[in-house]
Amino acid sequence: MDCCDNNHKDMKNCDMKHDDKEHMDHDMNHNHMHHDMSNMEHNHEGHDMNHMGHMDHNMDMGSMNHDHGHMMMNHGGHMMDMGDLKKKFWISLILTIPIILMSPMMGMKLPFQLTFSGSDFIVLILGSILFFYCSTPFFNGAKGEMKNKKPEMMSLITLGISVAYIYSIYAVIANDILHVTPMVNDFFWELSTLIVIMLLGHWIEMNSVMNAGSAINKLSKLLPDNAHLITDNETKNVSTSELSVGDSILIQAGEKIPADGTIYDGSTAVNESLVTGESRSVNKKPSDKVIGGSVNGDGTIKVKISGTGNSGYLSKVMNMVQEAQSAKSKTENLANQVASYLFYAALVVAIIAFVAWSFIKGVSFSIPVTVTVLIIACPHALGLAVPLIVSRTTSIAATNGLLIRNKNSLEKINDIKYALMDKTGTLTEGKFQVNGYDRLDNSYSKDDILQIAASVEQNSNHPLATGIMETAKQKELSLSEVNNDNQITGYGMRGTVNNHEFLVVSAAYLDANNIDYDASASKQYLEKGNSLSYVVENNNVIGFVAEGDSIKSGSKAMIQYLQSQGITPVMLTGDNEAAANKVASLLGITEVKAKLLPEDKQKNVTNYQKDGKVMFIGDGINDAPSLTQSDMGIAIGSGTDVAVDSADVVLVNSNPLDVVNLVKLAKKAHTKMIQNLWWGAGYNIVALPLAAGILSFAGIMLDPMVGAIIMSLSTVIVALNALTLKIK
Ligand SMILES: Nc1ncnc2c1ncn2[C@@H]1O[C@H](COP(=O)(O)OP(=O)(O)OP(=O)(O)O)[C@@H](O)[C@H]1O
Ligand SMILES: [Cu+]
Ligand SMILES: [Mg+2]
Repeated sequence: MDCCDNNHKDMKNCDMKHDDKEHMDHDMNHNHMHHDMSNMEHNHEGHDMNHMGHMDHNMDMGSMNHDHGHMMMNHGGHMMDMGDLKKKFWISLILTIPIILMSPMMGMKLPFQLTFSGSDFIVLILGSILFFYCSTPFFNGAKGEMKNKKPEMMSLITLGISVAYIYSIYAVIANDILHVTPMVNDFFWELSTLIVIMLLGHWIEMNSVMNAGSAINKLSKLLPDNAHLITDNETKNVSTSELSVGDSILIQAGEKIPADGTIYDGSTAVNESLVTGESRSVNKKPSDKVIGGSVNGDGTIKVKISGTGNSGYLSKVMNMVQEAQSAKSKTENLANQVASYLFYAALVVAIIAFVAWSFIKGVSFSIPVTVTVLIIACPHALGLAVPLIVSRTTSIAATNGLLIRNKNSLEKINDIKYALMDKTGTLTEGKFQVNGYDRLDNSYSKDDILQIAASVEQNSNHPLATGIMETAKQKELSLSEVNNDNQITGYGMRGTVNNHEFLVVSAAYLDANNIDYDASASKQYLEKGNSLSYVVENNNVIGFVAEGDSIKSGSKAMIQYLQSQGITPVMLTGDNEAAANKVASLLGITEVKAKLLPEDKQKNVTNYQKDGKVMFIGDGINDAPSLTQSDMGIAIGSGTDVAVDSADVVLVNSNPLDVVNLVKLAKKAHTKMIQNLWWGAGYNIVALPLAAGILSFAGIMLDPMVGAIIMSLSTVIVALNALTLKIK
């Protein structure tokens, strides 16, 4: 034995003194030791990946409560306590040191040996504490897997370390009780280092998963702790959680806004960048909405609360992100499918390797190989490949005002061929100015026409209506009372004013109802791209109002970007051709369909879908059918009412460049998903055979140390790849 105590390069000289059998054993040991080391490490990672794999099933950010100082992570159907992991890691690390010093079979030469009589028993005791106490996270994980009838990494690792432990017990009995010669190797050295590395890797990986989804957690910290509640005539300091809908609060300059609401006194500029990603500060005046979590500028305002706690914008966004993350996308299901097969593949390869190597080189060689195979076939990288990307994508998107409700739609991004889009409020500001109006019937004055139109439209929130009412106010025309007014979808508004029923409708309506009219007076406005509304009284057109909208600054860039990505933009609008063509020519859109009713738009979506996948961009109100019909429905400028359930993605801000950000993010996420799937699956395709000793003829047995480190890398790379996903 002493010759083998010299540094291991003397190992080869051992055979002079020992018979071949012995030598064989030593060699075995040597290899086995290295081998095992890697197994140890493989195990480690494998575990984490599995847990992660599991976690993507149940990984909801919400379940990570921070009670008594450490993170609870829900995975594999049972709560994994991060604090417990940390504790067990340190304990196993401390216990491993004496094992390394005392264990008679070392992979590497240590400066001195502490083997003395009985040291084996101390190693046995320490090893048993490591096995029975420190490895409980893995046993629980395996239990969870068995309960879900989905044996995965935890089961493999539990199997692996149990085999190593039981064999080590046998070794101690054989060596120290039965005194068989030659010595049988125990695996306490490998077992303990393996457990230490697995606990550490587990801890690292769970952290990286948390970081991947942590962007969304930042939102929950945006609300201030307290607010100034206004009661009858004094304001008192209360905690934000005491606020309820309907309360009035005072917000001083520079303070964080504690809840969603509407300003009823004062005006200011608000910075909403942390909440919706809107980088410019937004001017707010009475009747404008403010969002909880945004930062008030230099004005003092009084706000009537419309949403707090769970009804506020921030919590709606967080719930939406959680739903999006927990839903299974088909790529995720595919990855999980392959991951579950990996368990059986590893088992089969392990059995084959065990049997084969037992014949070729004896059990003390085949055991380590078997343990290595069991550990290295880690589906974790695969199980994590997609969920991490998804959780990262949805959470950074949400903090930039892109609310991804249905992530499946994002996965189609590379197949989108057409971008069908609404005009008003999407490509144009949706803020109309009246550029002209006149009567067509001499029994009315010019201002009568404006006054009647404004009275009919006073309850409509259509941008055209708002434009008319604003001008009427500027002209100080008082509005008459209107009753049984209602929207004629896609055409205009109807209402009764002074016992006369009036319509304010588009030319499309007049054509559809064979109402003829003199278009000469309004032609000049039509040519300039104005939207024309005609005022009609019992089928007689008595006047018109011409309104112009302005194109959004980001529209042109969006159109150019889409075209650069091979996506054809198509404008669908209910407005007249002239207005539509004017905007289209300014933006470089070649395909335009005008005078459409909402159902006509939906028919267009269906038509284009025959030719390729269709993205639809519109306001979430009257474009709902088209948003639902399209392959990727994007609601733009929805503000805080994010519950646009007809859309796959809700853009809170009304900035067309957010569409560009969304497409870029979707493409990047898709690329990273593919990369991660290769890191996960590709890794196993190489690692499994290598661990089984396929290249042993070339002298390449997967050195356990190296193997374990690669295993860690494969997992960490998948996690880092997700973490480096950026929105800009
Ligand atoms: N309240 C209203 N007052 C006046 N005209 C209206 C009103 N509502 C609709 N219209 C007329 O009907 C047309 C279609 O209305 P709507 O905005 O619903 O369609 P759209 O497809 O969303 O149009 P856009 O592409 O401009 O958004 C408008 O262009 C306008 O001429
Ligand atoms: Cu794994
Ligand atoms: Mg519209």
